[in-house]
Amino acid sequence: MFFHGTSRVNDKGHLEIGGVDAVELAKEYGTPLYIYDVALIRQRARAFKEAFEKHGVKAQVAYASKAFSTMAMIQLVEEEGLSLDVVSGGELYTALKAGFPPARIHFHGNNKSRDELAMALEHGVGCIVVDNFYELELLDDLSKQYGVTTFILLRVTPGIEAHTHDYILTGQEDSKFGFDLNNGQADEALEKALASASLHVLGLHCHIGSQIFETTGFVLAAQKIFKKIGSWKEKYKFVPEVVNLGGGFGIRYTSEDDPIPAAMYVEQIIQEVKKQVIEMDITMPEIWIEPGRSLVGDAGTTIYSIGSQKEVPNVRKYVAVDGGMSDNIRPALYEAKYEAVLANRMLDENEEVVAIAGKCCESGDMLIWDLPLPKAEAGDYLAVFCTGAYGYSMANNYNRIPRPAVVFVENGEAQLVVKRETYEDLVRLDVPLKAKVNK
Ligand SMILES: Cc1ncc(COP(=O)(O)O)c(C=O)c1O
Ligand SMILES: N[C@@H](CCCC[NH3+])C(=O)O
Repeated sequence: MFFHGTSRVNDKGHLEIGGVDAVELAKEYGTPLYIYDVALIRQRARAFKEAFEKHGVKAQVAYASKAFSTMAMIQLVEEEGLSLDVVSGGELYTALKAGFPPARIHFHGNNKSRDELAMALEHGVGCIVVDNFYELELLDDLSKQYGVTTFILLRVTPGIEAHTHDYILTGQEDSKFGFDLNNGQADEALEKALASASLHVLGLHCHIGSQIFETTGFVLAAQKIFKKIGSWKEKYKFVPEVVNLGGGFGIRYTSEDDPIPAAMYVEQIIQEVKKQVIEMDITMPEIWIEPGRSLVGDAGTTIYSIGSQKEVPNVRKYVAVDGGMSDNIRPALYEAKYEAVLANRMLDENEEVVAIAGKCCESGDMLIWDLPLPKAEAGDYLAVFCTGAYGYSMANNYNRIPRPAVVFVENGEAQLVVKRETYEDLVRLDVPLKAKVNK
């Protein structure tokens, strides 16, 4: 077991995060409860920014808000001076509501609607990452209608197979995202975009996947993109001002994971880009990246209350918690692995290996299959580490389970940043049948 960020064991033998007793938080706000270590988010953000500054490279680090989008998080991103990647009208709305400067927002997505694009143009979103020909035409049309010049990146798929789960791969040719870099699509997209008086092509974007532990994929992607840029210099007299190499930097969910520090990813990317820039004899573009998971993943911890237990003799013991796939769908979706502890009995010795079950009506609703734990009792608190990315953001109301609250902790203080959903919230949008008229 290892601790992330400011997490530690306090005098009471409880888990403490950000100087606040996690057990006290669970009592005050109820469970399940997501707790975010704000100091760790700041540290992760600064590590990326400082890595670029160290190399004197102009860069933008955009937080991929799909990992965890709430107004408080967006405000924190603004405080840390990052840019923001949004992928839907809803994420854009959240960012605008939080007062994030539109000029530092990058708008992604493989099927943005006309309304979503119009919303972006109306609010002066800084950059639209164009994914496909349909969107290119739509955006050209809308930009004319609004009488604006829209700054765009073209998203390309470089044909890279990153080593990660199949469902979170995105850079391979057979993908729903982006213009294929190798079969002429990207060239055609650039030609069309350059021909538009309303679009200004800043450059290219690619994102090869998520939870990646090596730098090879990023280096290969940079090589492929710059080769293409080299050919475009001659063919279209086009040199990009920006190259965005996406996100996907892996984090440590369990002791078996061995991620690379942010600085090392950045260093390898910069080294390759500098090499390519010399080879292609072009000016150095701005380098943009858009990490999500690596900024918030290990800063999040979920606290659950333990309830029922079931022994299957000679097989395993199931220990059930008051959440599950409704607040963390990743184990069910990707067979994702997590580590956990009893937050209220951190000093007790582990005595058995148990399986942590969720409370949803699905056999697949298992959070952890083999977890060493002290003998747990109903009312104990289980803390699952590293749930900060794609936990709350993929939470759902399956079985009509209300979504948990979210608390930020820093320097001994806690702040509720998302309230727990209530049963009333669950039926708020329901429209009951009209009363039957007696015949
Ligand atoms: C286009 C794009 N950018 C950034 C990200 C963020 O990825 P991660 O959270 O793995 O850093 C994603 C998600 O995989 C993405 O699809
Ligand atoms: N949601 C995924 C990653 C996909 C990110 C979006 N491209 C996860 O939990 O790992």
